Amino acid sequence: MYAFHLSSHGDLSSANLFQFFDAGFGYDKSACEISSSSSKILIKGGTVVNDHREEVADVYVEDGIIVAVEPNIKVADDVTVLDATGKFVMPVEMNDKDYGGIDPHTHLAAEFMSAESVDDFFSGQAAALAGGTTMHIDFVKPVNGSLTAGFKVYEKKAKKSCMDYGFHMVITKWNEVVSNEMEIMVKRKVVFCIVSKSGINSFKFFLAYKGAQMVNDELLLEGFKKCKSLGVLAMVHAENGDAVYEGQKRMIELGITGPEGHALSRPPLLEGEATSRAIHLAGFVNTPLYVVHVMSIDAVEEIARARKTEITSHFQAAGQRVIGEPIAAGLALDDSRIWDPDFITAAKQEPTLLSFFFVSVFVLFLTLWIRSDGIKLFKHYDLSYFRYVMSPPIRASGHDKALQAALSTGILQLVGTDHCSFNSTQKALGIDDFRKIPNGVNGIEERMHLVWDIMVESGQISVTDYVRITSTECARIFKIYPRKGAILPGSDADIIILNPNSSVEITAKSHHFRSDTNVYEGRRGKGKVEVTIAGGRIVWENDELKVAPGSGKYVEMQPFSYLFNGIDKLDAKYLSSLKAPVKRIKSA
Ligand SMILES: NC(=O)NCCC(=O)O
Ligand SMILES: [Zn+2]
Ligand SMILES: [Zn+2]
Repeated sequence: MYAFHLSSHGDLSSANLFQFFDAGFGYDKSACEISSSSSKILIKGGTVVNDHREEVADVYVEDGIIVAVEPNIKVADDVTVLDATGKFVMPVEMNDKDYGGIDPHTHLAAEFMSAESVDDFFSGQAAALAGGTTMHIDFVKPVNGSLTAGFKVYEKKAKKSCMDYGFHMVITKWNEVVSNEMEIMVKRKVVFCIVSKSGINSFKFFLAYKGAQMVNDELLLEGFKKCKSLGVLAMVHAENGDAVYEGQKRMIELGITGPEGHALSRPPLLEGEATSRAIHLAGFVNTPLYVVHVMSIDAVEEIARARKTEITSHFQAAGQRVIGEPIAAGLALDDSRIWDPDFITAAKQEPTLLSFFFVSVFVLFLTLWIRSDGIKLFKHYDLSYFRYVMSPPIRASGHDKALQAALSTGILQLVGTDHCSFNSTQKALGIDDFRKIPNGVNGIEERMHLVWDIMVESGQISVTDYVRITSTECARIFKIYPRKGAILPGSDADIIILNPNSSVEITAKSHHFRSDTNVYEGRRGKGKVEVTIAGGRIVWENDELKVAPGSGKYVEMQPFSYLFNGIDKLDAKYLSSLKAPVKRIKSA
């Protein structure tokens, strides 16, 4: 069971804490305590890595602040010393702010497809910290289309946070009010000495989920124009929702109602089409674009083409600003573990002798209508397949390798998780119809380990690249990255110590989030996050979590990241290119 040591700094009552933990994990996993550990920490002898270099050095932290990074730091006896010899200390950007692993894509406590994802801002974040992620950016869903109402709901949900977090905002409808609300979400306002801290610099548009979040091209164009004017990043979930809807009907008509119908109804070409369309429309508006959860070769090809384009339209002189985000599941999984080759029976288990006996007796004794209906009882779905249902779907073997290659060559830039976990009973909502299975997989706890094992351990990328794709690039894109290279005392300390010689096995039994299943069940990999320090406190050590609800901070994100540099010049170039034809018309 969990042990509790109340921290001297916390103003939380023990009753509150128990309430959180009760609601939180629900089952006995690793120990979890509220830390009263020393606020002075020396990390000794590790290889300190940031995205441009690595060096052997000690790191000294005091009261949440990094004080020094240099070899052979001497300290007094009251300092907690962590020996990191032979291990990596990451990431260490010693500037005025410091972020460890950052997950740019999560859905905690998200209401989605008639269910609410099981991990809230405490359990999901605790799991993240156990896996070496120290900040995440979640998606705020509007309430009846209202962004401000949605923001308020998420502010409340996030009160129990135990690590730093930021928000993206979803746009589901368009009118004057939404357009004005986007401004409110971006700009910091001071009214009668009260500062409203919206701090959002990215807005997401779903091109799928017809009848729910899906937007059409007209809305997308309006949204892109508004994003550009505010200097904020437009994000897309890229699948053609109309075609997916058609694909789903096709499957149902064929009698394919199990989870295999999900992947079959939304093939890679629908992801490729929507990715291409979003890229072209963003190019037309001349605004940067971020494609979330890139899952297929088809989408990668579109992103690669756009990024390397030399003048494909009047705007693009040096490639379009398109960011591609693969997720841990896309890099690590393929459908061979998921679908039986005989897909029509993939999700069914053979009936056991006992169930066969009972059902036969049942059928024998009842009328014809019961018999025909009773045939359903043979359909014992193996719910373990349902856990993999997400959108876009986990693809056939080959797509995973292509995503890895695209990440290692810079076509894709940063890794998220899309952590949106549901438990088996929630997944079972779609027992008779795959369209009702809540979409989403886990990953917030596994991302840092999976990326290490798949990308670094395999030799596809360097350790510095690892820091870039799991942390630094995300910080740059969302403008929370301080200029690299300057090692300044006074920074916050979010640090992980990763032992490359240790290994991990992923299981639902040992993970720290709430879902009863794990899509990486049984997977082993090299590299283990042995220590996580968040805000200068050791929150994960010796396989124990020491986390406090309410200790996480909201991170405001400012508009006009580096992706907007030079956009105005391209606009000016475009406008001047229009003058020639206008002159011709006038003189004719
Ligand atoms: N991806 C998924 O299946 N669920 C979360 C919502 C989304 O990102 O589409
Ligand atoms: Zn999505
Ligand atoms: Zn998502």
